Amino acid sequence: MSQTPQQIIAIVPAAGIGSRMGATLPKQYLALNEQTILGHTLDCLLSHPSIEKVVVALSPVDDYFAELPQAVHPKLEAVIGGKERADSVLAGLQIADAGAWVLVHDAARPCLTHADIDKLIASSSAFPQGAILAAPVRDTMKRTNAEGVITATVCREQLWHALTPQFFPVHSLKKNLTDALAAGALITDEASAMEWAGIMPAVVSGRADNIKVTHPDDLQLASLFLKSHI
Ligand SMILES: Nc1ccn([C@@H]2O[C@H](COP(=O)(O)OP(=O)(O)OP(=O)(O)O)[C@@H](O)[C@H]2O)c(=O)n1
Ligand SMILES: C[C@](O)(CO)[C@H](O)COP(=O)(O)O
Repeated sequence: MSQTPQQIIAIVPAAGIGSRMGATLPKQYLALNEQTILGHTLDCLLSHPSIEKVVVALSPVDDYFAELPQAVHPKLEAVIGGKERADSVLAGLQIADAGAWVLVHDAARPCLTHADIDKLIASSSAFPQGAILAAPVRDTMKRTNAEGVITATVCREQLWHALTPQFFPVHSLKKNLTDALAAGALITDEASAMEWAGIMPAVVSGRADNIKVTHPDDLQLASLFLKSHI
């Protein structure tokens, strides 16, 4: 059984505008339990002993990051993100060591725990192609037509919510993400770029409270989840 990677970095795509949140500032800078959403996310990654560097991808017009206390952390480096999330991740990969492994984690997921990071890192010995945190679907799943009328019940066996972090060798993710985007593939997470290349990652069951703050009512949920971690 191979060892877990010696060199691990994190990339945090944080260049979005949070349009679905409908706030007056990018959602990653909204207040959450005396911090910002991004501040919580960065604190979790910067404090993990196995993560040697955290690369955050920012909007070219970001006016907020420099004010964060985390901005001066010695393990933190900032790059300019891109038009889509995948472009921002690729911007981070440009400064990553090819021999490292990378944990890509959404800025908008502030409830991540070290225990889940440990589980994902440990999975690399069994899954050298890479793996993602995921949560099993609990509800009956429906597909509808454009009018909102049910057209099918989707089998939920082996059906998962893809979460982040998503954990891959830098060289493999960088090549496959570059090629997938160049081919015009729709890439909404790192795993889909690997799948596009025929490399099928594994899932590692993670906490269901590792939510992505997307809509306004997610903020109170994230607050409650973070308080439950203390
Ligand atoms: N061009 C982009 C778009 C998104 N992201 C980041 O990708 C993560 C997940 O994306 P999402 O939740 O969709 O964030 P937004 O794109 O900001 O939200 P929305 O789609 O509602 O505008 C977020 O941390 C976001 O900042 C990014 O780095 N670069
Ligand atoms: C990466 C991700 O969080 C996995 O569920 C999700 O794909 C991000 O999608 P978004 O549309 O950029 O929020």
